[in-house]
Amino acid sequence: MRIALIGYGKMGKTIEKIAESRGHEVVARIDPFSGEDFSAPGLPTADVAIEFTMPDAAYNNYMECFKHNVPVVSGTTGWLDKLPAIKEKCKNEGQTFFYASNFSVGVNIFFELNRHLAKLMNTQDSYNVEMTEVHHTQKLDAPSGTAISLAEDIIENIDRKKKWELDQQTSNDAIKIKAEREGDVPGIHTIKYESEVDEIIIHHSAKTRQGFALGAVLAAEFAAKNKGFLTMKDMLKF
Ligand SMILES: NC(=O)C1=CN([C@@H]2O[C@H](COP(=O)(O)OP(=O)(O)OC[C@H]3O[C@@H](n4cnc5c(N)ncnc54)[C@H](O)[C@@H]3O)[C@@H](O)[C@H]2O)C=CC1
Ligand SMILES: O=C(O)C1=N[C@H](C(=O)O)C[C@H](O)C1
Repeated sequence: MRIALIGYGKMGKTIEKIAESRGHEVVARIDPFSGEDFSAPGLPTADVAIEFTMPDAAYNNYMECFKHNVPVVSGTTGWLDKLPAIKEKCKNEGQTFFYASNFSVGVNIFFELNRHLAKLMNTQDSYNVEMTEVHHTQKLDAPSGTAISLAEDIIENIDRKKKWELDQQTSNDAIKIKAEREGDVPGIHTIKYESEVDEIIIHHSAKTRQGFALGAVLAAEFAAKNKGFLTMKDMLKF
């Protein structure tokens, strides 16, 4: 498979190694720091583009790929206000777009555990729930995209929770998400339910960025063979 990388930072470089080890060819590395822009000759010839850049750049990058009808796999967080427009382009213009706030298979198993625990907690009013996410100090967005996905799944399954708040809980219907920035931490997410008598904690800790990168390459292989708006649920068949 011919892959265009959009964003050649920590994730782009890790993805390149894994993609090549799986027999794929990287035909473009589009990044202000790599010297290639959207005029790169490899982009229109790519089977798929993998985009990991930054919140403000992501949507425009997708549009540049769609000009060439190149399917896009993106893990960039912090731009989801524009998600409806992307879904529309998949539906009406035949584009392909695979998005995950977290491509790690382990985190997607954790998402399932979170949903199941939230369903059990729906009738257990004595428990409050809060979350902590820890990431490296270069991270631009807070809370993490993964923490937002986890909170949205709790809100969908626990009637007494209606919203999340960053670093505070101002009302009983809110979930506090504490965001900590520390060293080069790849990503830690902890969910704690607490009552007067006990605590239940579930926790996922990424040891390296390899899990995110492998998931993104698997998603690229899936996006090259499937059309429309795609998610990890489609790929992992949970
Ligand atoms: N969904 C997931 O599984 C994961 C998502 N992420 C997200 O991916 C994004 C990138 O993460 P990292 O690689 O760690 O960041 P990074 O800062 O190491 O790399 C980002 C790269 O994007 C480049 N860039 C900025 N604007 C650009 C543009 N318009 N076109 C092309 N390249 C551009 C930068 O020069 C930089 O090299 C973040 O939003 C992060 O939250 C990170 C890890 C996993
Ligand atoms: O910026 C990161 O590094 C990460 N971002 C994603 C997020 O915001 O959830 C995924 C992972 O936690 C690493």
